[in-house]
Amino acid sequence: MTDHVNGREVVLDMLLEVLEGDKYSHTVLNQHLKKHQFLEKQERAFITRLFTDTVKRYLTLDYIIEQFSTLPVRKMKPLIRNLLRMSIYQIMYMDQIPESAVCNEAVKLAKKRGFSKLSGFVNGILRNIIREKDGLTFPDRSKNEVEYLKIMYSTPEWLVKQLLEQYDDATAEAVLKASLRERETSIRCNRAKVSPDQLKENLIEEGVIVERSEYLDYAFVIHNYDYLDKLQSFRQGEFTVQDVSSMLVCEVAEIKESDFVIDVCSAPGGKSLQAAEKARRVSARDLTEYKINLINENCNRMGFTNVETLVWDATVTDESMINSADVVIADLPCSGLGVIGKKSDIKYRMSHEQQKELVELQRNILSVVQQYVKKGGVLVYSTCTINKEENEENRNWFLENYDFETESIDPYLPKQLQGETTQKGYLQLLQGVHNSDGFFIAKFRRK
Ligand SMILES: C[S@@+](CC[C@H](N)C(=O)[O-])C[C@H]1O[C@@H](n2cnc3c(N)ncnc32)[C@H](O)[C@@H]1O
Repeated sequence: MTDHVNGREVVLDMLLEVLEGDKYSHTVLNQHLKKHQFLEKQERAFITRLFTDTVKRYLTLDYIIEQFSTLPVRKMKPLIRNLLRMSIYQIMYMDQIPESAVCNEAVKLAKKRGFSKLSGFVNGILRNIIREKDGLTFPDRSKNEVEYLKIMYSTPEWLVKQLLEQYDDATAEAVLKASLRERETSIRCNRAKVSPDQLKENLIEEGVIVERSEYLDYAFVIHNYDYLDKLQSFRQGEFTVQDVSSMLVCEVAEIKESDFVIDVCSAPGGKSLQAAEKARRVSARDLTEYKINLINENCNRMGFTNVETLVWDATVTDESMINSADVVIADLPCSGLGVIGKKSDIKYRMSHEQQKELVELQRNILSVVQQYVKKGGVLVYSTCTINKEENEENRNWFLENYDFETESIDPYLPKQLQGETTQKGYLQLLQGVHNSDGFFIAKFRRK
């Protein structure tokens, strides 16, 4: 640790912002890493892991705390409960850190932040856990499967129940397990600038570890870099961060050189910029100026001139676009359950009520944007969730209500992903089952 910045204190502040406030974990992490860009790579990695994993596992950590405290976690001072959470995470899951150091640092931090009177309480709980951690007990699976999965995979009860209702037990558990795994950075090669092989070479030269995706030859997973802006290949627009699942949208859309594509919910521009590699013209829209600027920044970095950006609410019909698009991409707001491994606070904030509102919004947007598709043109509906109400059920609703038909998407998918549903024009990817995030894609063609 450096003299000036205490990594643990940085994490404590971040936890307070996310678990006690209303900020999103990935936003808070990006802000703090940017602020502490001068720190050693190793220390930034420590901050990243301690913060993201404490958030990811906080229900499990609270369950452990309550075995050693008569005061329920919810009644503790916010600073104290988050200090305990992050300290127990280090004791339970970070073997290389001496337990006594964790305890001493926690006591020092409690005092520094004005809780001298509670430093003995913190010390007592942590020392007891260190002593008894091998004998900890967890819920009995045979008595209560839901409670077991909730605590072991730190996932709210309603969500565990939904997964068990919608998928078989083994699949639900695989999804939950995958959501706790450390996530790598997935990238897409900008083939308008560089070939995938050349990009791989460039990254290796910059000291990055690169693995090609089993699904697409221009998708990679990268490790061993500090931050993206430090890489010349990133600054020069040779790649963008995007999960391979999301790249399949443009594959399935079958975009041609002469095509006009409208991407109705497009920020930060992943699919629009991929479409721009092939299409004549792309109209990339989103709700706010801030979001549109994100697309513009990415567009400039990656060097595209055929993308027009526009602030436009997708629930409002743009009369000028009716029957005009060869392809409409509707990558809509959703419950995000396919990316809870990357943005774990989603699993604590989402609710079934919100999912129902999202289904309404998705249907509302689809009913508007389907008008933009030319006769014979394509609409691709996608989400980064695994909730069937937002995915398969919306697909069925769309087919019942609009003059579109389905077709097999097998010609655009790798062999491993082809199956019964892809012949009917849709694909549900699941984290832990597939080698990607959870993601849904459905293709429709206007009759
Ligand atoms: C799943 S994200 C899109 C990701 C993007 N397609 C990509 O690949 O980078 C959904 C987007 O929908 C936008 N959005 C939400 N409601 C909207 C609306 N009514 N009209 C337009 N965009 C909206 C959000 O701002 C968000 O950027």
